[in-house]
Amino acid sequence: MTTTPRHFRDYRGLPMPLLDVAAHRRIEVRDADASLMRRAAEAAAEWVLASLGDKVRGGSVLVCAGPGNNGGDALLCALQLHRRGVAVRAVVPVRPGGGDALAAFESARQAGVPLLVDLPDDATGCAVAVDGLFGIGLRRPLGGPFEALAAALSSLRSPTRPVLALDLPSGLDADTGRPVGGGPVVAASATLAMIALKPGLFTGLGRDYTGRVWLAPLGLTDGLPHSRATSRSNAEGSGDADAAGAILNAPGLFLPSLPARRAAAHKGTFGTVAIVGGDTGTCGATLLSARAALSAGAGRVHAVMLGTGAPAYDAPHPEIMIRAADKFDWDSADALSVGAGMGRSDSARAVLGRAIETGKPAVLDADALNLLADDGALAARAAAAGDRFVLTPHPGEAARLLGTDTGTVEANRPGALRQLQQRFRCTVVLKGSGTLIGRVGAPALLNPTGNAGLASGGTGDVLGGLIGAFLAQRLSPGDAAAAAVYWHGRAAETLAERGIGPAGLTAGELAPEVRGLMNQALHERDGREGDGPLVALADADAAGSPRQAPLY
Ligand SMILES: NC(=O)C1=CN([C@@H]2O[C@H](COP(=O)(O)OP(=O)(O)OC[C@H]3O[C@@H](n4cnc5c(N)ncnc54)[C@H](OP(=O)(O)O)[C@@H]3O)[C@@H](O)[C@H]2O)[C@@H](O)CC1
Ligand SMILES: [K+]
Repeated sequence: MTTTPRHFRDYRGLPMPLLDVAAHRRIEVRDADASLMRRAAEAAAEWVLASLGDKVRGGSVLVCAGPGNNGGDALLCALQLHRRGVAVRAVVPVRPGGGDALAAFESARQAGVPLLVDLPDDATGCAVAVDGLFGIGLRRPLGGPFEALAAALSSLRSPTRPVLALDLPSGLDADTGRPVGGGPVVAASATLAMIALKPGLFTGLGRDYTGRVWLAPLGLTDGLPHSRATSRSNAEGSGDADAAGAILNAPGLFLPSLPARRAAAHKGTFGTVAIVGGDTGTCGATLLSARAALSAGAGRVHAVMLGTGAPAYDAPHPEIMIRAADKFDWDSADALSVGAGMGRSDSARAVLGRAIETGKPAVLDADALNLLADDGALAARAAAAGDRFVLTPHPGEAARLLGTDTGTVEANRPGALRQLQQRFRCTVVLKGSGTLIGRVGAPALLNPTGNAGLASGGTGDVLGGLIGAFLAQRLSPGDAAAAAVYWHGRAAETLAERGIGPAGLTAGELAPEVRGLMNQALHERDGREGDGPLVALADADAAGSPRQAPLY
């Protein structure tokens, strides 16, 4: 289905609030009545009907319903489809215990919806399947008949037979994006989130199970994206009580901060960034990062090398000024990106200490993070240096910084982000599927862009260079991180759309793509260079049409 159904909101590219289970429960206490389940079911039925298209009469629908309100949504959806003449059957292994879910079960039964206890033998004959086993109320791993149904629903998913998950794929933790209790999760083709988007749909393993995510606000949340203003006021505690725990990262949040490319600009306007690393044998990482910084619009880029063996200049990009760390004039840089290819030697430790002392905005990445993890005194100096840093750990580096293991970080990514921010009091980018960006004084961002093409060597160095370039352009650490992470992921997507990835996407290909995306966004914001008024000249061309020419 490519068009947006009537009751749904197409939120893609917008900074939407992400509500955790506790926030959903607060809304439920405040606003829920039986009509809410009916509206949820209406939205689901609308999705199914749009998906069936011209198969509405011939195709059958299989709905799987659990014992709670997620199952209630599914049963009312089945009832609505039944009333519209669709051949629908509902598998209900356990009769709902009470409340709205039991009322939904009774309504479906009385209306004559075929209700089955087990999956029918001809399940593969359905045109669309609906996963209404569990939503935000799942507390233990799927077991017994639900485990078997989850497996069956996952195997029904095919390019021609969509499986729609109601609210979220059953088995997924709505807050963390992890399987509840390590149990099975339904692999859906699409997920229809009710009321609000949930963080678990976009982080952890969530994106592997959700398929495309749709949103039905059900008239409860306005469904409106967060503006920069509301996201800041909520962080200060004056916003709505149901303010988002996190917000979906989107250009509207950071684009206003990017400097305009005015005709009178000079290279100083866009800042100087120093990419610091380059131990002997690992200068490539530093150059990769420096090239990314160039592509992201920094006015000047230094590559500062600690070791020996660096080339005198970077042949494809002689614009990059390569410097030895012991001779580098730190005052010449507006921002730093420290860590790419830096190693963990004593001189690397000393250079990191010097970078912290400069007082410049800085990305601390890769080996800089490992040095912080190894050296408590250095970490304390970084934490005391204020909020001008951006830390960019992947889950392994985050685990080392927190003195735990990667599994623990991945089991609760938002929790790990909070701990890192409490310790370092600065912007933290926790990389991974659904990168999280913890900002200072503003809600965390969850990044929706990116794909498996980013799982290759050097992509982190590119990200570090991009953030450094945006810091040099005077973006705040939070905005610099948001811009870099968003376009880094979006570049992987647009490259993959052209067949350049996800398999075989190389890190170096990301930077020119980011440049294209950024310029497109700037053109949309500011107009294209040369878009100024055309002045009609008095003379006419040979055909007698007035000729137009630009003023300059
Ligand atoms: N929030 C809202 O305002 C709105 C919510 N809506 C919908 O409701 C959904 C939330 O409904 P929900 O709270 O009833 O939870 P749900 O996910 O159906 O499961 C709970 C039931 O399952 C049971 N159970 C749990 N684990 C189990 C297991 N492993 N194996 C077996 N049983 C297990 C649990 O029993 P218990 O744990 O208490 O023993 C309880 O009976 C939400 O996702 C959305 O779809 C919409 O209608 C719109 C408005
Ligand atoms: K579900």
